[in-house]
Amino acid sequence: MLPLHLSRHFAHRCFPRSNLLLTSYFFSTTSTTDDRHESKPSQPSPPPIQVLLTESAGRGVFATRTIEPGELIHTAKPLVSHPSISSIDKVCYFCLNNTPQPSDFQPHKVLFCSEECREQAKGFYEVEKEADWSEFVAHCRTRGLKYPFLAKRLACMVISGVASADSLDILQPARLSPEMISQMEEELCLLRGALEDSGMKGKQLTFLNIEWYAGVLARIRINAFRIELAGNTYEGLLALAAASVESEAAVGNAVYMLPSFYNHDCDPNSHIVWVENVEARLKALREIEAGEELRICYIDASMDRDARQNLLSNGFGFECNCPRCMSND
Ligand SMILES: C[S@@+](CC[C@H](N)C(=O)[O-])C[C@H]1O[C@@H](n2cnc3c(N)ncnc32)[C@H](O)[C@@H]1O
Repeated sequence: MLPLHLSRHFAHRCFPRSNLLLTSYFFSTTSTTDDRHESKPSQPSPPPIQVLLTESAGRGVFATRTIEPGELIHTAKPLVSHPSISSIDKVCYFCLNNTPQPSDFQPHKVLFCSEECREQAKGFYEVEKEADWSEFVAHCRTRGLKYPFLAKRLACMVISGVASADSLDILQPARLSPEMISQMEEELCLLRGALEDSGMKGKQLTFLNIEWYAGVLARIRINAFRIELAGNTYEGLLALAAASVESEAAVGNAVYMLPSFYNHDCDPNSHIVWVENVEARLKALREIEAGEELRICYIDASMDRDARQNLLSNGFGFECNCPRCMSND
């Protein structure tokens, strides 16, 4: 499939600033040179990818050079993330790293794995900790909803000024049914109520209306990743394996910028992994030629064709026409 050139309109919408800024702001770069030569600090090289229009799947990510099997293509920090409810008392509230509880840990408190994370979390936590979230949490918990927590965190980031209200607008939204929107109205009412009761002024909450909330949720539905940590030590792996037997394996959910542009394939050439925290690592599963599109698998690829098609259609709203599906595998 040949990438199409971006139209001027599209380029303006997607890349309001230069590609250089996109590279440095939206994802961490990786270096293929040896960083261990301390005498000569090496500049990280830009990731070997670019975002272009595909013929039939919107935007996609394409290789700008040959990528080796197993190569770390790039890493990415989330735009917004949140621990799963079952992991709140086990992982860092900012980076989702598994974090032991201190001896004086109290229920309803949150954990931070380092001073750095505590400092970075101020961007939302200063706002969040002033409000009583019990009704909002109970509402989401009883309905098994996880994405409203991402919207809540983004709202707190917007209020404290570390994120702009339109920060997810660039991502593809899901189509929402009227039933979904009325469910969202209930959540929004609880979210706004908690913030208003904490003393937030109407002016600070002007952005927080149903258009904003539904727009954010529509983008989260298509673009959020469920985060399962792989662990980087043998002991860590055992602890994670035990945790996944005992409870939900996902430590949380997150939305990223660049990883959101990767399209799906049931036999992907790349994948996304999380080692010890929410930082995403995009890796090549096999050799990828320059100009080839990089695709990840959104679902469990071991399912049969019909099950995969159903899941992709219901969850992401598209009919998969990857080579594996086309060959009825
Ligand atoms: C996470 S986004 C991927 C980036 C998206 N193409 C864009 O322009 O932002 C997922 C959406 O991309 C499209 N997509 C991804 N993989 C596809 C595929 N194999 N076939 C058709 N559409 C696909 C679908 O519209 C899907 O809902």
